[in-house]
Amino acid sequence: MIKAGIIGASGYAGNETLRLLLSHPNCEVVAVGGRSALGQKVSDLYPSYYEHCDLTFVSDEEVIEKADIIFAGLPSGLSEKYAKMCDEQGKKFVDLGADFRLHNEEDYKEWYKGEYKDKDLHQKQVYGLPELHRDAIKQASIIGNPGCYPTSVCLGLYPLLSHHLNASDHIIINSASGTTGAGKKLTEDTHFTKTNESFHPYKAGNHRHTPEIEQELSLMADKKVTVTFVPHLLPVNRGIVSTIYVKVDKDLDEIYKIYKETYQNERFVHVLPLGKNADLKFVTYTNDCHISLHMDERDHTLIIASTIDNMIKGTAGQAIQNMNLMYGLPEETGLQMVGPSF
Ligand SMILES: NC(=O)C1=CN([C@@H]2O[C@H](COP(=O)(O)OP(=O)(O)OC[C@H]3O[C@@H](n4cnc5c(N)ncnc54)[C@H](OP(=O)(O)O)[C@@H]3O)[C@@H](O)[C@H]2O)C=CC1
Ligand SMILES: CC(=O)N[C@@H](CCC(=O)OP(=O)(O)O)C(=O)O
Repeated sequence: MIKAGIIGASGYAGNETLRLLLSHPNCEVVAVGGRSALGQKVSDLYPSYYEHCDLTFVSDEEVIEKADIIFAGLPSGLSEKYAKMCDEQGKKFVDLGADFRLHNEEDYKEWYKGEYKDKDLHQKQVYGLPELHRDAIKQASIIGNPGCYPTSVCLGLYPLLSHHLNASDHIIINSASGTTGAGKKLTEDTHFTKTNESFHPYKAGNHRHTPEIEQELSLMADKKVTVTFVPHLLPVNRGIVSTIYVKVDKDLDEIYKIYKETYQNERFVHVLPLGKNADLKFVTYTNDCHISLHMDERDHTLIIASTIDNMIKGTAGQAIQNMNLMYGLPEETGLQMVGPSF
């Protein structure tokens, strides 16, 4: 049995990791931390755990002491010290936040206003998108679990860019996320009356996921790729749809074939038949990514729709997929959920 611990389990991302791990056949959650909930039972904070889990929130240090692998669901800028403690004690660390995602510290400084205090530690980080970096993840001790928007965008573009089928190196992306993406704290934007029956862009052109998306797209294309990235807040609890627009020279049928071939052995990425639309409803509560492809024939613009559950493939499920790889387990262990049918 893998002994897992979760720091930040009083928050959405950490807690979703706990919820999923309770059904994992090869893993036991031995300790959870949560700043504002110390001493409380998990079921006191979240009633869904009554008679399922009787863990009590303990200190972050105790979580690390008890576990072999530690997931951290903390705001950006807080994870480095925990990763260092884990590294010193020979434990594995999966950061659900953004502190180990960017390979270029200058990007981190610019977009997160922080710095990499321990540069050697960051040499060990691996970007935890299994479909792109599976072999490196298997060997890793520190994982930067990808952001939710970048997961949907990178999976949507990987077959195209890795086969150099894009006719332009600048790509336009509209994404929309459910409100759990903003975490559990109440903000004016996520207040029910403000969000409900509304839909609007935010941080248009300056969202902090921009450098992460450009890092990964440039790696897969093997040249610099830039994006115009516009996130939107969608009045649903969970789910992301990214709609991506790229100029191409090839026909839709040819591109579709390459997408199907690229993902034929992937358990979680599903390229829908041509004519279907990716719809977030059918990936909610799953680790799946659905991709649909469309073409504006008039100017050869390929339109890619890529949808995931931000809390699962966009966070907790992907983190568990990474854990499975790190421990040599079948990648889908504990993650074989099927989405709703209504
Ligand atoms: N929500 C999502 O869909 C996704 C989230 N993520 C990332 O996961 C991380 C957590 O996000 P999310 O769960 O949504 O956020 P939440 O606000 O829901 O949870 C944040 C957690 O961090 C704890 N925390 C906050 N500040 C501190 C502090 N100064 N010291 C110690 N603990 C602290 C909170 O404890 P308490 O509440 O008890 O004070 C809580 O457990 C972030 O980095 C986020 O970007 C990544 C992908 C998707
Ligand atoms: C709807 C919403 O607010 N979404 C969040 C997604 C951030 C997130 O979870 O990303 P990190 O893991 O990189 O912090 C946002 O736009 O900031």
